[in-house]
Amino acid sequence: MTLLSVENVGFSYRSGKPVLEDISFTVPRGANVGLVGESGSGKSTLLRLLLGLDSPQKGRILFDGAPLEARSSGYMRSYRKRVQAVFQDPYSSLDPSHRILRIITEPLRALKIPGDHRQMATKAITAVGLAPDSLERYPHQFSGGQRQRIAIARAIVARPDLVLADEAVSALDLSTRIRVVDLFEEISEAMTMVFVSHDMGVVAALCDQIVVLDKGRIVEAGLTNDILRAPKHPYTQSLLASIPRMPAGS
Ligand SMILES: Nc1ncnc2c1ncn2[C@@H]1O[C@H](COP(=O)(O)OP(=O)(O)OP(=O)(O)O)[C@@H](O)[C@H]1O
Repeated sequence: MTLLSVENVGFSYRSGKPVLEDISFTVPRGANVGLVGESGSGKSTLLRLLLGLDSPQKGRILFDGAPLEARSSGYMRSYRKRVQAVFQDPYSSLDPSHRILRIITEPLRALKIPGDHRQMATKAITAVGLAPDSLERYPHQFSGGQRQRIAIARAIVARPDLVLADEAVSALDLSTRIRVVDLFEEISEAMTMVFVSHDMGVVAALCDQIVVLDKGRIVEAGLTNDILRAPKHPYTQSLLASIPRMPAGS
């Protein structure tokens, strides 16, 4: 069943030329879809539309069969309960003056989700491989990779239907990145994810489907295995050629 459907979407920022043109793809429930493309290809803009931060001027986005009504505050309230995001920078996205417990339970309060928030936070922090006593500590007491784990715990604590990840491992060093990719792989088995990255290697490792963007258009889309085996578009071929080889044993 389709959870997210992007239909002929076009978008331009106020003054400029189109940044996205005729974008169509679907995200089946339970799938991991990677949006990949070089800097400036329109990935972040597309993610903004998926988050409801902007609305497309052309086409439409359907979530669970109904149009995403970015301008309706009532709709967005319920949409935010079902969709969470993880961003690139684990340093700026965590408030340094708050304990991890407060950071992770923030979506539960914002969304007025009832229940034992501490227990839910304990479950989420354990799911990302950190000890429950981490909840009593502050962001500066953790490494970059651990902070990104905390950001992931915050994204999954409200059990969203969809997680949108924007360059969520790009800022991490190689070995930390591999561990966080492994973590995403584990948690993504239980949910639907759209994973935005310029790094084809990361997307190939995590996603069962790939959508390749170039200058605001989809140049190739399909199952990861098919694209890896026989990339059709020269742009995809060059992205694949740019995957760095992982050092042995890392
Ligand atoms: N707020 C904005 N106003 C005007 N133009 C913008 C704005 N944000 C992005 N753009 C332009 O839209 C195009 C797509 O940018 P976008 O950030 O979506 O690409 P991207 O693939 O996510 O790149 P990166 O990986 O560098 O973030 C670029 O040409 C960019 O200059």
